[in-house]
Amino acid sequence: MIELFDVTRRFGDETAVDRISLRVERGEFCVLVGTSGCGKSTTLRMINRLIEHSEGEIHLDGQPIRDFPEDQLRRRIGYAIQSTGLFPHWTVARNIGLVPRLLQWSGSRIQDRVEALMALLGLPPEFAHKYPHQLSGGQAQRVGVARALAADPDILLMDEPFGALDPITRQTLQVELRDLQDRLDKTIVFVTHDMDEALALADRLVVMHEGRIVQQGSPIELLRAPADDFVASLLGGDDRGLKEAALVRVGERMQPITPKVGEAPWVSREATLNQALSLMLWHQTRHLLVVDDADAPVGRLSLDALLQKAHHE
Ligand SMILES: Nc1ncnc2c1ncn2[C@@H]1O[C@H](COP(=O)(O)OP(=O)(O)OP(=O)(O)O)[C@@H](O)[C@H]1O
Repeated sequence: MIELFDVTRRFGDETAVDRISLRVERGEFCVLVGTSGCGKSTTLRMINRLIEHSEGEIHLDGQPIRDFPEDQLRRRIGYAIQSTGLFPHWTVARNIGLVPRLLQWSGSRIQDRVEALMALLGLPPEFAHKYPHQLSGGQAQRVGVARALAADPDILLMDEPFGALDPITRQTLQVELRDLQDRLDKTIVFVTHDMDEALALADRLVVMHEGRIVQQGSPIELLRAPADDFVASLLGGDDRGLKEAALVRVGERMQPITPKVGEAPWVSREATLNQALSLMLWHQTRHLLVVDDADAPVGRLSLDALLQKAHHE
């Protein structure tokens, strides 16, 4: 668990972070969003002490972070950033093994760990001997995430780790990260400018403005009841209805009746409500056939059900 109590950071006369309080539970995915310069990266870096806080307290599992020896913080907190920060003259394997080496693990243990992480992140084994410049942006980002996970930290701090990637690779990595977090039960604090990414990943969404936290809660809570016009517009303004629909699966809203086979058009049970709405618009229909992974019909989704349910969950 990470707790910030009235934390402030000043740079000279400027207050970059202004008395923020935040609690991230173990296993929670917390996403910080806000306009440029509002203090997101500074907040993240204060948690692993890359930046010291000026005032207030930051605790890990109830203990002030200032009490932790540096190697313990390194082991417990992984850090991944947009530019990946990979060392250009080191191979992929050496880059991933950085923190375990600093922690003086044995050579064979480091090698096993590197191999396991490369498999976990879908990096082919032969990549171990490549150098960062021989990788695509998406592959380098995976190496950056693997390196952050290397010492099996319980906390991951991620600052725009998928920035500068094309939307398809980005979405793939988002799904993989969410899946990884579900399987490995990491506590994640993640900074992004991309609101769709934030809404898709967050258990807790934290909106910052001018160094302060203006609202926090689940994505649905914030979409439905933004604290003010700033939060509403940051979350998508009039697009909030579609953004909320993007968080709900067709399978949760369909009527599980046995539909007539051959009824078309169809939508996957795993698709989101905004995708279903898009298909209805595209095909100019008020009804979709819902199919499972094997394309077998399992239900029906009507426009009326979609509209009512989306707003009265
Ligand atoms: N090392 C530093 N020295 C002086 N000022 C700094 C330093 N680091 C950050 N700042 C200032 O603190 C404020 C918050 O910066 P921070 O990087 O935390 O914002 P951010 O929300 O992450 O921004 P962005 O989304 O653009 O990355 C900014 O006004 C920035 O100029």
